Amino acid sequence: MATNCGEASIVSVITDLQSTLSGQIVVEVVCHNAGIKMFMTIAAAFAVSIAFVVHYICQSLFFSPLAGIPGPKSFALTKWRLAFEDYKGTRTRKLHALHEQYGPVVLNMFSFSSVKRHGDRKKLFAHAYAKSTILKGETARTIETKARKFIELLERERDGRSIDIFPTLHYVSLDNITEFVYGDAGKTACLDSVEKDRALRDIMATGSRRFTWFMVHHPKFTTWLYSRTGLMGCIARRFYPLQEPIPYTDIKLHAMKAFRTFSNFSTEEKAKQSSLISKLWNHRSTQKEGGLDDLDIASECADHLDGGIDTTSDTLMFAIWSLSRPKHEKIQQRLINEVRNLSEDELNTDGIPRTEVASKLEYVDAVIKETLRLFAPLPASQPRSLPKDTTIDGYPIPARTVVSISPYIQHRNEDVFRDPLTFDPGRWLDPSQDAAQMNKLFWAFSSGGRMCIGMHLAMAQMTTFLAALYRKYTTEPRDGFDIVSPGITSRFEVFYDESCSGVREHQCQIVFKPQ
Ligand code: HEM
Repeated sequence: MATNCGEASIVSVITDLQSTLSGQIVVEVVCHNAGIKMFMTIAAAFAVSIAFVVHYICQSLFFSPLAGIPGPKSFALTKWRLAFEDYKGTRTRKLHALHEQYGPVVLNMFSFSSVKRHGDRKKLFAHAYAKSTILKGETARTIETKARKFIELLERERDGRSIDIFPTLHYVSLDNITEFVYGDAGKTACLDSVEKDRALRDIMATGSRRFTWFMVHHPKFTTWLYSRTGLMGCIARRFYPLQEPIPYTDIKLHAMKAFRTFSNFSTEEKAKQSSLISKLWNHRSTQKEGGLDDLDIASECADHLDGGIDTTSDTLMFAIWSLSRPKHEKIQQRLINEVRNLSEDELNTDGIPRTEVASKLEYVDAVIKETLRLFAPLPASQPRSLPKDTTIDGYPIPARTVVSISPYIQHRNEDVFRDPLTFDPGRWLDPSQDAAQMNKLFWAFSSGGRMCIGMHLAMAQMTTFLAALYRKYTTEPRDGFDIVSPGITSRFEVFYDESCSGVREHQCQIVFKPQ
């Protein structure tokens, strides 16, 4: 957690104080008359309730250790105020507005439980995700192959000259990540038009936002509702916040199947694999004391599969869409100039820029960074807490308080990012701008112990992909997609370019013209 955030960082302090009445009120009334007795009982109960409410309000607003942190009183009083923003899908934008009004540290009342991963576990696969491993090894070849296959798919499946890049970029990320995580045991072939692998029915569904809200704010009730069977199940189904298709069901099934396939491989077959699952298999409890059991391995792999699908494909979609807009023609041209300048020996035998080379392309890197700044695929609050008391921007924060930082808000800080709503990759290369401060606020991959482990893999995929694509094509938006923004779902919210007149969730039609 960033405990000493400095003046530029923007932190929402989120707490779930349980106010309790410390005193005990004893009401002793002697009544001869039953009516008076009843009246006195009600009056006493009323007085206790009022005392409780007054105590709660005073505790929250004046005596809580967090009472000095600025923010609207309604947000400090109850977690349901922020939950209401979640319900409307406006949480991040509301927090952004509050930070603009109240400054870099703002108080909310809310409790968010998050999965705690152990540093030791992360070390087990740190080598597989290291930049040097990814840029030089087999993973780089896989990434280049997928870029080539996307170009082949474009030639094959374009309707006229355009294609919806929302699903097709998901094919790229799915094929890349399944091969990385499962190798032969579970690699998909969406780019080869294998329909059964195009498990997107559940990714395309947009109904998950309401379900996520219920799972976060009413976890016990939601779990109870979904566990009903028989007649109760039929009745409960009417109240489910999520109707079919349930997002990511197909992906989870794929993960289970791939795990089973791998575990049934012979020892020789397993030894031939270089996928993530094969690396984790070496840490199995049967081989090492205190090692991983099957469930650990299966769920770890499924998590990495999940982490590597929407993130890279959504970022690539916003990058291509931004580059395609007529007002960004010069930006696209500058990128094309850079990638067309590559020499023959910087390409692989298929004519695709080698991953190691693409990762060093300055402007391609700046385009991706700028896309991640404005359209981070995980833009909302990312929660953190510390076991001991700390201080953030001068405000004392008690141990175990949940604080959160949101890339969406960090990345729109106009003190650091000049003209923050403008898509301007050049800012990252402009010596007149404060690169150190911009990098400090850049939080698309988060930071610290819970930072994205797939960052180098994602960057390698995205740089190679854009370099390969813009060596062959120019792009422009189709069907009004210049003024209508594509939208993505992240937790409770839809994210898009707010300067556009509308949004089409999970859709982005782009025209590809051969150069
Ligand atoms: C543009 C691409 C990506 C972005 C912007 C991104 C962003 C993030 C962020 C912000 C987190 C931290 C979440 C938190 O703090 O709670 C995270 C965690 C994680 N990401 Fe990524 N990610 C990307 C691609 C990938 C890829 C390709 C993988 C492949 C496996 C991946 C795997 C993970 C995993 C396993 C974690 C959990 C790490 C931990 O808990 O220690 N990500 N990612």
